[in-house]
Amino acid sequence: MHELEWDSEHQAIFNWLEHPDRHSSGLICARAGTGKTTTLVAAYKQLRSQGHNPLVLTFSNSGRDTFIKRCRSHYPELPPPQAYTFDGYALRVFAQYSGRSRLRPRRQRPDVLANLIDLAMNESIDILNDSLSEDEIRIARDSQSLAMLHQFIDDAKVSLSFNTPPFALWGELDEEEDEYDVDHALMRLGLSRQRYRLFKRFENARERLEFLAPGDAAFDLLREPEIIAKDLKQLGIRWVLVDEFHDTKPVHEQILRHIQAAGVRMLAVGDDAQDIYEWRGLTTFSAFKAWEAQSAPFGLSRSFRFGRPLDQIATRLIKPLGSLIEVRSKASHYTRPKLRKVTMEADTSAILEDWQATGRSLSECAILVREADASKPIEDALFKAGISYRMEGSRPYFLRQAALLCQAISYLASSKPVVHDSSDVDAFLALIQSPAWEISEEQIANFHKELISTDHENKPLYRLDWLPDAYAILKGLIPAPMAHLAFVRIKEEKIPLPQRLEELLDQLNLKPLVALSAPTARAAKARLQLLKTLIAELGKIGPDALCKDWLKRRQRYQQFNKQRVVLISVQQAKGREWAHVILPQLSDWTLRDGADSANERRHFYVAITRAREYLSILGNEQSIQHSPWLGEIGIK
Ligand SMILES: Nc1ncnc2c1ncn2[C@@H]1O[C@H](COP(=O)(O)OP(=O)(O)OP(=O)(O)O)[C@@H](O)[C@H]1O
Repeated sequence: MHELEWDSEHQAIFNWLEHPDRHSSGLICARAGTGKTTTLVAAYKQLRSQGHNPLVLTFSNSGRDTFIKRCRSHYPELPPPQAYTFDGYALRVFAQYSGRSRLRPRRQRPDVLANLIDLAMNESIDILNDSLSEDEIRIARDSQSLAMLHQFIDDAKVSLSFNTPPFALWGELDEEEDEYDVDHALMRLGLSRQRYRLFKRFENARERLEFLAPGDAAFDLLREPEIIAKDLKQLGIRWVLVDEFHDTKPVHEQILRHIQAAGVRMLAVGDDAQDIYEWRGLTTFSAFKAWEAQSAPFGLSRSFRFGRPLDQIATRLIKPLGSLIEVRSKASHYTRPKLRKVTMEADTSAILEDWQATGRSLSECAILVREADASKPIEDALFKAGISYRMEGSRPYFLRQAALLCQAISYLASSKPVVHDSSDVDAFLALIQSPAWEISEEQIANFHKELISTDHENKPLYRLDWLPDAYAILKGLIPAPMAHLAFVRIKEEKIPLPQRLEELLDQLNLKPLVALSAPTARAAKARLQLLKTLIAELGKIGPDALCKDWLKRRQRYQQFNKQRVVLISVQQAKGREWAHVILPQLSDWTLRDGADSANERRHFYVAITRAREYLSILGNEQSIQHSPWLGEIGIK
């Protein structure tokens, strides 16, 4: 671990911690790599030496882990910090004071949230009714309409996401360009344009509200604010340190207000250009704005992570967001981004081989993808080139839900279930969650218990011997006509396998299962696309060959190898850094001005600022042409 340098900006923060003025909170708003987390860790050390026991709150699990790791590496002598995500903190408080220690499943929303969502729906109904002409039928404001609306949103979300590939991005529908496709899609759904707009409005309202309570625990804590004060008093907490402040949502902000009301001071760090959660509808909320007036302002102006010219490029990139703070780095440091024109955008093997040839380790490199569910082409290219990789923040594609469903279908279609490894258990459990079976939550939980137990270290133990019975039970659960369709049909040779599989997808209701488990509409679309690709692959090479191929991939993936390149989504890469960052698949980015361009700028800013020494961007002729920002910001 290198020596840390402190300058006058840091000193101002440390002085304030020692002699806080009238402000009960301090805010550090600074750009990527300027040492926000590192400074917060140093603040933790200082407060400990002043006899305090600060509470550390973050937005994500990876944020919390990074804080703890940095603390351990810079100040090994200190006891581990009490660091939690907001949800984790809420759970701890509940466990301590009301005996509740588990998150309620998201599907069972707390009453308050469900009421809020219905309230927003009702408001949307009013807006729609007001905009209708005299002769159009108005929607009633009753529970039946609400239930219908929820169903309508879910159906339309799935249907639009899957059936209309021309929609490049959910929520980024270019009505002018896609005129024909929109009409076609709407016709299929039986919707008028006005209803489509209504749908978008409802969808937005619902997503925004759901996002206010991303985990039910933090939301529930707001209903019992007195236990926050009780907890802080019991632990003797006088300071709270907040990392990733730009990700703070209204529900978290309210928790911080309660913490403040209990007489606790706060130091928060964040970068308002890294707020990449706009897609959840939170366009108007900025934690910085909410706290600016009452807090002592601090800044950190130089990036310790990267150097020229990446700092200037990053500044040009975020300038249109209206922020005045520039990205600057130390003059001695050099980080040059390189745009590589390739024919295969997903193939990173040549770059990685060059990197290894210079004697550097693969583990110093990261491949960043725009959406985790779009990683398959990159994984395929790495597998083909025999390069080891580690997917961080999610599973490799052949272990994700869509692949597990395909795997289960393959086994169901064969006369004898083939037991390979533990992924078969996951495949079975993924499939029984389809609404087609009508298996109750309790039955699913029982299957789960039957198939997976835990050892003394809480590690999962898979019962493979039970699996053939599990598939037999599943076959038994299928209503007779469906059994015929599903399993007789799949073996029926007259109809081509791809067509039989397509039908099976519908009969087993798998598209909604995949789409509705995704956290966002954009992720739903990527997941459905993955399912579609895998089903096409299954149709082409057949169940046996596919299962064998995936088994090989699983075995290779599980072989322990320290020298592995990291494959990670931009969201998961926040707060992290690597010597060499590779952004393949330029076509997955929408680097031009349009409906959602501010959000895309923020994502791209987060992605490029993860690099310490090298940044490589892979694009083909077409995607480079479609990305005018690259030239504008100076990436060549
Ligand atoms: N005071 C310092 N002296 C030397 N190196 C530092 C200092 N502060 C940070 N660094 C180094 O700079 C890099 C970035 O630091 P850090 O992750 O804390 O920045 P950040 O502002 O939190 O980044 P991000 O916005 O991307 O989360 C790390 O490698 C860290 O070790």
